[in-house]
Amino acid sequence: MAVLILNGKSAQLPVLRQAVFACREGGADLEVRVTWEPGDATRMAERAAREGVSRVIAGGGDGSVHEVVNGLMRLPAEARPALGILPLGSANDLANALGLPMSLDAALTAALDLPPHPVDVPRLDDRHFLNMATGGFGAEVTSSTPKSLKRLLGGGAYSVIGALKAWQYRPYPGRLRWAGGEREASLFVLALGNGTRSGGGQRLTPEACIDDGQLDVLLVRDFASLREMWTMRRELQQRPTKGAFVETFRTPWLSFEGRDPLPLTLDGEPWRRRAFRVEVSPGALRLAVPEDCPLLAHPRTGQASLAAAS
Ligand SMILES: Nc1ncnc2c1ncn2[C@@H]1O[C@H](COP(=O)(O)OP(=O)(O)OP(=O)(O)O)[C@@H](O)[C@H]1O
Repeated sequence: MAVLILNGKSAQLPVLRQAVFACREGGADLEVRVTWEPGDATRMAERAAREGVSRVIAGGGDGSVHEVVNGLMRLPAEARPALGILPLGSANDLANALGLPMSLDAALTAALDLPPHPVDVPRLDDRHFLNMATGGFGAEVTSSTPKSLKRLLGGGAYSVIGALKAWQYRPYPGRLRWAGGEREASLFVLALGNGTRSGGGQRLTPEACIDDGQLDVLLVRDFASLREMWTMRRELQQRPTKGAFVETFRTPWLSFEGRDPLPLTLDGEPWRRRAFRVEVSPGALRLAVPEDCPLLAHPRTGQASLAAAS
C-alpha cells in the first residue's frame, strides 16, 4: 500500500481528487492523509512507516518533503518505505531538479510507480534534510519572505527581496571545519547541497549529486566594498575552488562554530544555530526518481541498497 501525505493547503484541489481517483481506478492501493499544521507530515510519515506501508508520498512543496523525510528517518534504515514526491509547492526546488513531471496526473503516477533509488540524507545536528541547507544572507531572505508572497510571486519573490536586503546584510564570522580543511571565515552565504537548487530555482550547487555520499559546498565570504562585491559576483559565475570570495568543494561532513546564531534554511524551512555539524548518511532513503534523473552520480538500479545507512 502507498500513503499520500498531503499538505492541507492543497487538499481540496479538484484536479488532485481526480488524479487520486484515476490512480485507484487504475489499480493503485493509495490512501490519502491530510495535514492540518506544521509537524503533522513528520508524525504521519513515521506512523505510516511503522504500519509497514511500502511507499510514502510527500504531497506538497520542499517543506513537506522535508517533514516526511524527518518522519521516515526515525525508523531504522531497513524499515523505511520508499519515498515518492508529488510536487504541489510554490518552488518545488528538489522535484524540479530531480526531473519529476510537474503535471498532476503524471506526477502522481510517477510518485507511485517509479522504481526507487538509494539517495543520501544529510543531517544537521538532529534534523535531516534532503535538498539543501543554506546559511547567512540567503537564509535570512528565505525565512523572512512571507509564504503568501512566495506563492504569489513564485520564485521571483526571493530575488526581489534579496536585492533589497543586499544593502543591509551583516556577515557571520565563525570557524568552519570539513574533511580535509578548516578555516576562519566571515560568512556571507553558505550552501550545503545534496540537490542543486534552492530559494526558488537558484542553482547554488549545480554539480551536486544526491547519491554520491557528499555535500557540495558553496562558501561565499564577506565583502567590504562595491568593488569587492563585483569580484564576488564574477567569482560566483566562475565557481572557483578557491577564489578571493568564493570557494567550492565536496565533503561528507562539515561543522561551523560562530559568534552569533546563524540564520539557516533546511529544505527552505527556517532554522537558527550558533554552532552545528552536518553529516551525510549515504543511501539512507529510497527515492522514486526518473530514469534520466540529472541528480544521480550512479546509474539507477531499481534495487535499493541501504549500505552504510544508519
Ligand atoms: N494544513 C496546513 N496549513 C498550513 N501550513 C501547513 C499545513 N500543513 C503543513 N503545513 C506547513 O506548510 C509549510 C510549507 O509547505 P510546503 O513546502 O508544502 O509548501 P510551499 O512552501 O509552498 O513549497 P516550497 O517550499 O516548494 O516553496 C511546511 O512547513 C508545513 O509544515
